[in-house]
Amino acid sequence: MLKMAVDIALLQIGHRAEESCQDRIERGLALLARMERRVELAIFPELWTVGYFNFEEYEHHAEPIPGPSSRRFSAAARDLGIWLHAGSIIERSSQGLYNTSLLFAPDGSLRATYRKIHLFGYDSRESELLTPGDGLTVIDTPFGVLALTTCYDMRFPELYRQLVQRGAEIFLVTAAWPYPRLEHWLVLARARAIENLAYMVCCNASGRMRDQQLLGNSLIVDPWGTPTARAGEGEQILYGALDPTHVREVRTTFPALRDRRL
Ligand SMILES: NC(=O)CCC(=O)C(=O)O
Repeated sequence: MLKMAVDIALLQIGHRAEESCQDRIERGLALLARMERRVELAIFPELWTVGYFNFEEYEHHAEPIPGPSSRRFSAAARDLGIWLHAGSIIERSSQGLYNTSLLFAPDGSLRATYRKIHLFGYDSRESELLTPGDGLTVIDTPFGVLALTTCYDMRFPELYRQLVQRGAEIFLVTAAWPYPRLEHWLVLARARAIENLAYMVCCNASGRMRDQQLLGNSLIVDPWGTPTARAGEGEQILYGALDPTHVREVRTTFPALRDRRL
């Protein structure tokens, strides 16, 4: 039976240059543990522990899964009894380094991973240093079918359409999106929601990293394309709610997905 309302939190962590990766993890998890509202699902930004634009640090902080960070996130999910999208980490595997997102169930088990498919090469060394993923991640949960995507993926509508064909109803997007592309971020989040009649839950990072200013503005967009919650630019926890039955209602009353010509 699908839940009617799910309270969620987007942890828009601010990057601080003086903070170590380990201290950032502990600070982020302390914020999570001390949240003023009880939520069932929380999500962190892309590569928030190492810092997306800290390309020189990728190799040093790469780790296998399971590894030290994933074990720490698993314990946090279990202690709080929540679904936890821990953002992404640099995963070390025998095939190379990946930008890999991790989703934990409330018992602490790792329920899904997603290796970012579209690596960013503009003002970024990500595509030079990492290997692109080649698998789609769709997970059945008590609040509907979730799909994981990462930041730059938002520019590739065909990925989202493939995820919808596999049942996706709620997209969890972890991101490290900088200025000056605020309008792209906002419009793409709404476009992916509208064309797929699905929720977009987009958690961005904030703060300054090297010469890049992250733009925050994490947001939740409902399946009609209406933003229901939006953060400012700085560090904050954005609270919101999802109504999983709303996706099914909108897809029934406005059945555009039925008219696809594949
Ligand atoms: N972390 C990223 O993938 C950045 C994507 C981005 O900034 C864009 O404009 O696209």
